[in-house]
Amino acid sequence: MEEKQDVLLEMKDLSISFYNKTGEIQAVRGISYTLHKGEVLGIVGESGSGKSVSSHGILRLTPDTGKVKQGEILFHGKDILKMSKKELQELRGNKIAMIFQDPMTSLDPLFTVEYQLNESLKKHTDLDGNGRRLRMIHLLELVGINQPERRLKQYPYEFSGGMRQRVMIAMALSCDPELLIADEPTTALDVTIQAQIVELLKELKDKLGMAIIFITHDLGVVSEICDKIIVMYAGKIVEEGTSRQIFYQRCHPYTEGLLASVPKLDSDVNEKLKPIKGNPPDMSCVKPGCAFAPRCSCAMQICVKEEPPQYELDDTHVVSCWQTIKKALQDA
Ligand SMILES: Nc1ncnc2c1ncn2[C@@H]1O[C@H](COP(=O)(O)OP(=O)(O)OP(=O)(O)O)[C@@H](O)[C@H]1O
Repeated sequence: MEEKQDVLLEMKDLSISFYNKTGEIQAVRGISYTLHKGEVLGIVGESGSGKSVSSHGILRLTPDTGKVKQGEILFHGKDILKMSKKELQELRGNKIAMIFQDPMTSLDPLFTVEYQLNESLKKHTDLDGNGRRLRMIHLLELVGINQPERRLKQYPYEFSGGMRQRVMIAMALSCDPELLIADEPTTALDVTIQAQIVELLKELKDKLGMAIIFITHDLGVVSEICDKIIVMYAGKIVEEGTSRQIFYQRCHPYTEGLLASVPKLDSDVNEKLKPIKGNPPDMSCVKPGCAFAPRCSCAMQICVKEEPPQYELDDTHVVSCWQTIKKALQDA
């Protein structure tokens, strides 16, 4: 049974749009999910599916051209979208931290790692100078950076891409967050380093017990670390399930397509990857029906006419696809 007190974050029917001269871009269209304490949630989908916009919404980082049209984002039951500036400040960096694809967007090239970590600790903790120094050393050790005392004196450019991402993670952990949002944290890195960063996040999750939202376009990357996975397409959740369900019992043709388009760890090097044919829809003129229908090899007449509902295959597995619903009803 799900304990209410174990729920950390609840996204309820969130919709976010952008507005420009030509009209409305419906980036996020009514998404809902629940994240429990210490849980790792993967959000996957092609570029433009709304992964970042929905997740940045958690920290109210929607750009000025965007607007939250509807929905709630409850953190410990309190709606982030209604929080005061002060409450929001307390939340950002103290309870929820975020890391990005390119660590240089968050690290200042002009200052040493020590300076930047120290500033972050001054802001988020009551530690004195000595306490902060010990904490900085501990944080670098925690993220697997050797010789932390020497490394603290260095500038970001003196670190490799993977090491910079580790520094970013250390910075994000400086305030002991309950939730870490990792937006494509491994995309800019080569495959071996990617695996090391995922492994590090997994270790940190086990050691520190924080929840993680891991955003990626690569389903292969999240297989190891996620408890559950949300697959997004055209601003909606098209399939949600445990990691096992998404990898071994996936139902949505889009999830199938995503998996076929990424290399698997155990696949033959000669095995051909199959990219999904066609392009994601233009979100400034959303058509009726299932947004994936024009690219779907299983599309039926109803798919282009009516939007499929969220169908619960079981407690943890939900899919939004007419073909799957038809099959499930036939099997019932
Ligand atoms: N500042 C913005 N102004 C206008 N449209 C935007 C803006 N930011 C995002 N969008 C649009 O919102 C939609 C969702 O974008 P989002 O960045 O969330 O996708 P994503 O799945 O995270 O893709 P990526 O992996 O490329 O970041 C896209 O259609 C995108 O063009």
